[in-house]
Amino acid sequence: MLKGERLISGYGKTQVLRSLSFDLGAHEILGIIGINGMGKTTLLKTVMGLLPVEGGRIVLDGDAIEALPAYRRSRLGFSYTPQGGAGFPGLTVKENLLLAGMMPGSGNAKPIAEILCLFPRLEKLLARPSGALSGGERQLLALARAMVRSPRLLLLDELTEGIQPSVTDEIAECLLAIHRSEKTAMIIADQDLSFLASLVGRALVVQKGQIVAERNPTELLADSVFQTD
Ligand SMILES: Nc1ncnc2c1ncn2[C@@H]1O[C@H](COP(=O)(O)OP(=O)(O)OP(=O)(O)O)[C@@H](O)[C@H]1O
Repeated sequence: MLKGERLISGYGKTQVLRSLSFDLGAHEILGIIGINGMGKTTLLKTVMGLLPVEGGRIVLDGDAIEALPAYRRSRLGFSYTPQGGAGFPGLTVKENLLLAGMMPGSGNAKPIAEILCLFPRLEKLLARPSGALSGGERQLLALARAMVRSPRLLLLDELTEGIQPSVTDEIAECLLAIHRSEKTAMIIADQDLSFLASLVGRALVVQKGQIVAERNPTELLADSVFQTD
């Protein structure tokens, strides 16, 4: 479905991705692992179109899309959930969900009732300002906002950072439920290897802006190199 071919990208003169290549199958959940600063976030932002491609190609179903700006990729069904989640802290959970459905290119936004089936925990929190949510609840809201637009590709950055294990399990269950019901493809960068092992068929190891290895779930569980705690 999606290929990155010899991607070069970064921040001005700072080159981070150095001829990085990957491929993502239709409906695949792919993990991205690597120690801090190796380029995981940079890869997700480059795929989303938030950083310019300086070299190489991004190919979606045979079409080169690396020149498309982020809003065009969003219309193609790409959705990026940044580290720490996003949203408007002064607005309630319900308002944040409604707003996600009003974004340009949202197409047929899912009704809130449908979103709550995927994220039942948010039901009791609808009236709460999102700035008053816990870290885990905020991540669930960020995912829920992304799902309003029924994306075909979710790009998820460090969803579990600073989240307690029970909530991490809940996030993993939500992602599996989404995958079962909507077949959404996902690229998930995360340092929690058990979380990833419960979701992905394989994970790519990023080192100094390149893919240097691949791990299956069993290998992920045995690997301690990329754990931060
Ligand atoms: N806005 C920026 N300007 C310049 N350099 C940056 C910028 N953002 C990140 N970098 C650098 O790019 C490199 C890769 O960063 P990136 O955030 O992609 O790594 P990461 O693998 O996601 O790390 P982490 O696990 O800590 O989130 C790092 O050396 C980082 O310092």
